[in-house]
Amino acid sequence: MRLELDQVAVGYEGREVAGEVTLAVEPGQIACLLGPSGSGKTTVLRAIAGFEPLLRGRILGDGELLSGQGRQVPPERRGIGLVFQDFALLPHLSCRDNVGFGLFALPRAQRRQRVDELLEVVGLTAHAGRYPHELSGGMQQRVALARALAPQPRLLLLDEPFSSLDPDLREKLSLDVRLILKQQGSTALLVTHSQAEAFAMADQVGVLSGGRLRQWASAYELYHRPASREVAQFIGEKIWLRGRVAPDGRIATTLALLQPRATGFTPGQQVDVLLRPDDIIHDDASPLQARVVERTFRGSEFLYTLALDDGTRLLSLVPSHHDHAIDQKIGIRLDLEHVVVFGVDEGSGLRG
Ligand SMILES: Nc1ncnc2c1ncn2[C@@H]1O[C@H](COP(=O)(O)OP(=O)(O)OP(=O)(O)O)[C@@H](O)[C@H]1O
Repeated sequence: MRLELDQVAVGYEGREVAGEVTLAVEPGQIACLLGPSGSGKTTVLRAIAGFEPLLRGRILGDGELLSGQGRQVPPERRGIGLVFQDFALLPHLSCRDNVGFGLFALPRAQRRQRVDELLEVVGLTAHAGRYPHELSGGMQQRVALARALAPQPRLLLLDEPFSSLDPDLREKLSLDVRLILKQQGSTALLVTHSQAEAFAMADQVGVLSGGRLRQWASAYELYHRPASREVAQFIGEKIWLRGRVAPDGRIATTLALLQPRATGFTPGQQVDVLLRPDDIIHDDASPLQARVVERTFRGSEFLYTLALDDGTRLLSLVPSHHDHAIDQKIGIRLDLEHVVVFGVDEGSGLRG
């Protein structure tokens, strides 16, 4: 299904919780709404499912009006499947019967075939006869996914589907689920507050905060080209480096005169430059030295927090065979192909 939200506003008892939400999810695409708790993600998802009427705007599925302009197609007639955080499996039914639950309209043989197919897709054929309490959390969530996919929904909505699972399982399952959805050619919209989950799962991510969609883009774009300071603040590890625009458009910082020229700023203007840990490269040969203040071992890498002599803090991601102690000085250089710059006084961002 091609899902389209056009200037959607939704809320409770007339109080707007989310507004001006405009986005499109293309058929076969996996999209995600990412935002902090209370930002309105679930409310938007409920509106798409047909549980909440709109205050304004329209929701369309394959060009057909589902909500808005006085029309409200009931949830069961939207062809939308749902997967929630708490699995919501029927405890007295086996894994097989849970998956087949929504298929009562199919003839018996066809129903059996579809259930077998899906159990295989989610890797639970061997557990078909088990009951939910006999399955791990990850397995239960895979049953819930199979159940939602069984009637071949035109769109699948997933609300924090992995949040009750432990972090290792979460990461593995989000990759598995992505693979399954891609295999099935499903169109899906996921809601989460976890950036790792959004980035692992989705082709397209929308950052929602305060009930507004701040940016709708690929994970790569969000990370490297955040549309506003707010999005930049929410996405990824970073530090801000204060700078001043030089007469030729370059940016003078305590670290270096940054080569990329930022357009749209006036000489002399104060700006903040967004630096990611992967922009700061450890290089023994570099004359620029920084002191290790903190270090986090991540297996293949260290994330070092570094301090320059003037107190400026930096983050640097370094392969973990470069094992440096706290207070040790190490050489660094900047590797900036592009920089994201925001004026100090306003929220606008420009790329050099
Ligand atoms: N049934 C309801 N009646 C009234 N207000 C509600 C209802 N459900 C949610 N809200 C309010 O709407 C706002 C957005 O809630 P929503 O659940 O959509 O956010 P969310 O981003 O999904 O957050 P979370 O990740 O915590 O679920 C919150 O202020 C919440 O208190």
